[in-house]
Amino acid sequence: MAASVQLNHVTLKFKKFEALKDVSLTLEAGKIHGLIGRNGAGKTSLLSLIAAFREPTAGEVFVDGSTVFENPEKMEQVAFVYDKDYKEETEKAKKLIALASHYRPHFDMDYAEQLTKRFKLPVNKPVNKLSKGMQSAMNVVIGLASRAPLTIFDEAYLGMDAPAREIFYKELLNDQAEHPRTFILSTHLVSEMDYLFDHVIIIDQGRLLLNEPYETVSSHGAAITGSAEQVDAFTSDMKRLNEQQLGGTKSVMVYGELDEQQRTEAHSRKLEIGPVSLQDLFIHLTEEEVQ
Ligand SMILES: Nc1ncnc2c1ncn2[C@@H]1O[C@H](COP(=O)(O)OP(=O)(O)OP(=O)(O)O)[C@@H](O)[C@H]1O
Repeated sequence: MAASVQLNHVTLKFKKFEALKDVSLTLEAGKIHGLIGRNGAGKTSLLSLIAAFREPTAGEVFVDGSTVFENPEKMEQVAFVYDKDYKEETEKAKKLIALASHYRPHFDMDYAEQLTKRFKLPVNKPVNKLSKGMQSAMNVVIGLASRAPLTIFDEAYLGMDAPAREIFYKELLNDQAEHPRTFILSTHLVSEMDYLFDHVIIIDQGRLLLNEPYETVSSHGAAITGSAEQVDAFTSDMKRLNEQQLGGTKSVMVYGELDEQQRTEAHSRKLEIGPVSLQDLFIHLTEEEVQ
């Protein structure tokens, strides 16, 4: 079971400050959406509206066509995993996982147990005595095992080491293949997580900047690789996003789509054309103008 999401002209204000500005967006059911944006861009604000933790100041948020805010039936279809403060939480991890299962109609306890083993989660320890990465792993266990039609992970990896994050990503993909649902993953680990995304959403200063399938993101630019001299000559008039050089070989990321003529020229210069990385594109699209 997977849920669609629709936002119509959504604005969120904190007093006079507009954290989200007229955001309209549709998320297709059954896809993994990557949500990226600079610090303070409005990612958590957006996710808290979709998860019905807040009400928009203006506009509407629908999950599978119904308003989520103060709609308990819809809310149990949405799992929102975020960086919770567990300082006061003296219950054992096992207890918290069991509690979550009561509120989640699709919760799979066998799967939760498998996951706790995969993460080597000490389930008999009080949650406030778990390390930060362990607390995050527990949140991920609850989020994945809930099998909620809409599952939101807001920087769920905080504190998790690289092997634990790898388990998280693999489990997410495996479980998505067997039990498709709609995921939203907000992250700052763009280059580490981009392979998970079917769809990419970039927000910047409360506004929607990009919203498209992952495959088309790469068409916004190109990676040009070849001899340093040829690469420099070919890209001299282009908007360069990033460059790397190893010996005489250079790779430059450029912004903008290459036309047929440019492709022919690249070929004659013996240059390879590859896709631009989401990370480079993101940095370019959200960089501030130098005054
Ligand atoms: N409760 C609040 N009261 C006032 N301002 C808030 C509140 N929550 C968020 N904001 C402001 O809204 C803006 C967006 O914050 P938000 O937490 O959504 O950003 P984010 O993209 O999740 O950032 P980060 O990547 O740093 O976690 C920020 O300027 C933040 O200071």
